[in-house]
Amino acid sequence: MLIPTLWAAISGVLCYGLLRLRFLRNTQYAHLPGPPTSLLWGHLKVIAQIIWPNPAKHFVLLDLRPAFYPIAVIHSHELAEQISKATTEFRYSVPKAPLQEVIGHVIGSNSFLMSNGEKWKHTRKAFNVGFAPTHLATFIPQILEKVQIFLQGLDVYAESGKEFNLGERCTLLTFDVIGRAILDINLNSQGKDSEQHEVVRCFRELLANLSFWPQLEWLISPSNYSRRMELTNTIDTSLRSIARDKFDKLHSDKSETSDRSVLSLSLKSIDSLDSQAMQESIDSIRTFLFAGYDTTSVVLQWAFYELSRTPRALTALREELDRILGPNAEPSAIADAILSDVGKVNQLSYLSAVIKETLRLHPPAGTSRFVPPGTNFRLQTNKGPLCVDGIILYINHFSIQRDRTVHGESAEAWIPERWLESRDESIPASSWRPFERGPRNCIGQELVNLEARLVLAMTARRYDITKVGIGAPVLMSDGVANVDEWGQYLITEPLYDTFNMSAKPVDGTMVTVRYRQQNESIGN
Ligand code: HEM
Repeated sequence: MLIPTLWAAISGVLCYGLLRLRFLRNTQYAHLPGPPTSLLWGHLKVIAQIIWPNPAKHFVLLDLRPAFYPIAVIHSHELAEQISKATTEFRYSVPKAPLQEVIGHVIGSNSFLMSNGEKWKHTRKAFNVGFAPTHLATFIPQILEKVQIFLQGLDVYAESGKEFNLGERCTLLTFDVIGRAILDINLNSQGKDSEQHEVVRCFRELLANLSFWPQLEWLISPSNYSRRMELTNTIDTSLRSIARDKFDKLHSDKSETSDRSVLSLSLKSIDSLDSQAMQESIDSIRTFLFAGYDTTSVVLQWAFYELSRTPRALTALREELDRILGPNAEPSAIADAILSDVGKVNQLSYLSAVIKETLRLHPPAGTSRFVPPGTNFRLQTNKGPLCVDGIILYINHFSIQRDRTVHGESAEAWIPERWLESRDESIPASSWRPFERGPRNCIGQELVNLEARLVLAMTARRYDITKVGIGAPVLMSDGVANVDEWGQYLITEPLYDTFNMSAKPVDGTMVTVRYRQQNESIGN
């Protein structure tokens, strides 16, 4: 009797399981466009094809259950705009996806990068003022100092002629700039390893060894787990003492502080630095370090690379710099020209176009949002409204910004001129979204723009940079390189991105530099 009953029970559970699986795979999201799904694997086996841009499909569902939530990959700027703007259902745009498990151990559980609703609004408001362009402009002298240290590093390679990892130099520079703007301290990232601030050393080690399964790391790799805990504790202790120090100075009657850092401005509005306020401050700083250092470095690397293989653009940029900052291209002369009138930085329209085009073709980040089940939120598509409840919406900047219906035949080419005044009117604003749009857009975008402008203004006339290895120009027997139809040197094989929290050139951008040879390029 027992055995037949057991069999009946097992068969019942199996039948229920099968029906449930069929519902989840074939019925629940049948109204959403996606490739054929496997009953067992969902779309796990076809992720790569789906994430890759597909101009014919603006919205593609990826069923990753049970490994993860179902994800819709958004390839259309019109759909992306519906997700990122404020609506009556979602005052601050569609909420952030629950990725706490993936990056929470790096940025902290109170990070406003992940939070939603009024909690997010409160923190964002406290930091907005520190990232306003007029406030950031007051950091120009400190940023220029850091750029000059960057140039000293490049000078060493210009003199030795050795190949080096440009990405590494850019990343250390961006750490230094964040240290100045966010904390008003010298992180000394570009100094010798032993002289770097411990926050830099620990943060870099933490990011270099990120675990795929942070929740299970204690089980899978106990030694990595305990090292991660050690690093996180050291970072926390260090940031805690920085925050405490700043708070005490700000709130002591006696001392007048000249500290204008983003952190100090946010601490001004706090009466008591209790444990909750302290943890929120620390998590915010960790968030700025995480969100800012790598992304900005990637933009610099790609801008240097694209300029190095587009002689027309490099000449145009150099002419603009001569015209607006004066013909003397010595770093100290450029710094003096900028400091005597910081408004000149905003007059560099070709340089702006270089940065904008770099961010279009090589966006380092993206965004994932989540529509809570039961909300009945619908995306308006050309096939009618689609309910996307319970689904993560991944806005794919890479494919959106290479949309052929917007940029035509030149969508895959790097052409800064498309952003010059007379030409960019036909480009819909929502098709360029490297910093995302709407209330949850990137708080650090003005810092990125300022830093990238200062770095490129100081370097573009000083060096000729040549890519080596992947993405190097093809040299003919006479040492000359030919250009393609878009005016870019033909290359051995395309330089491509790898992904580790952000998209970045796969080889760290290996290059050689030499001091600029007047009137000479590989092409003539
Ligand atoms: C090229 C450089 C950068 C790019 C491409 C970039 C891109 C983005 C994107 C796409 C978002 C929106 C994410 C989402 O909606 O989920 C974002 C948010 C954010 N970014 Fe950036 N970012 C850059 C640099 C920075 C810098 C330098 C900082 C600060 C030092 C920063 C701090 C943040 C923060 C705190 C948020 C969350 C804002 C909020 O939710 O209110 N980012 N960034």
